Amino acid sequence: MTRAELFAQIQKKSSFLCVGLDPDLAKIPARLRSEPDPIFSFCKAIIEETADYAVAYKPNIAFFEALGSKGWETLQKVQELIPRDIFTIADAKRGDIGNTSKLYAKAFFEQMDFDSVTVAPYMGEDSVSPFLEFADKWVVLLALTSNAGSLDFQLIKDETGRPLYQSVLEKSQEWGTPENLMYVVGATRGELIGEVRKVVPDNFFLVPGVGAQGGSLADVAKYGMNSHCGLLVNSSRGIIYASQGKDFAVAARSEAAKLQAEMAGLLARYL
Ligand SMILES: O=C(O)c1cc(=O)[nH]c(=O)n1[C@@H]1O[C@H](COP(=O)(O)O)[C@@H](O)[C@H]1O
Repeated sequence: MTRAELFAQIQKKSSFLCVGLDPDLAKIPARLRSEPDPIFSFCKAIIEETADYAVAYKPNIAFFEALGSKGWETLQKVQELIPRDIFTIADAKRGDIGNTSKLYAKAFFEQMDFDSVTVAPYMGEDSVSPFLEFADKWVVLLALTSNAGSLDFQLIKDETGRPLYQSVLEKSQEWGTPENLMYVVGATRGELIGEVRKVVPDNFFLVPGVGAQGGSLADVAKYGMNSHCGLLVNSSRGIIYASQGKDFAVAARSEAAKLQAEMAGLLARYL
């Protein structure tokens, strides 16, 4: 998918919502567990109920690969089920020496047909570039993550006072363009989203951390939105486990609708 197509979708739906698919067998409604592929049934119901409000879906690969080869089959079926005009993110946090990264890219872009994959920047250019060689496919590069451990490395300053995440942003601008490179910027780092935006004015951000992790959607939009929105805000547990009862899919729809309504207001205000 191109950036123009993604922006068109955002405008059409008045939404920059990414629904995170983190399906945990222990948390899905009990009645689904007797189905032949409970995780698929769960994701299918969530996608059907939230597709009106979502511009992206982000299956977290861990929740599928933990189930072994069957989990990979389920992941592929889920990817194929997502409507083609909705952006897809394989949240796999890959990155390795070049020839290995190339095969990771083939797995997610050719074997499966995801629009993007999350990639860790730690191993540098040759670990990221192979993912950028596929037309209309994207790298979503970890920059400033939402977790407590982000403090361990990402905010360490160099001798000029520049934090590591900023070096990642600046260096990676040499590898990709706003047409194929997004950054993960956690919603829990509200005060820093504006700093990230100053360094990379045009790139999209994937912003996890609203909902269960407590980040503020209003702050994300205030500090992070640019002239083509530039934001995909993810919520996983806050949507997919809005209810663990029979009404789980309807409850997910209602949570997604609430977020979309707030997003419509923010788009009207800042775009
Ligand atoms: O790359 C990610 O998606 C990611 C980066 C990050 O900094 N923080 C983060 O929570 N995530 C992912 O985003 C999702 C957040 O889930 P919830 O906290 O349930 O909304 C999970 O799939 C995480 O793995």
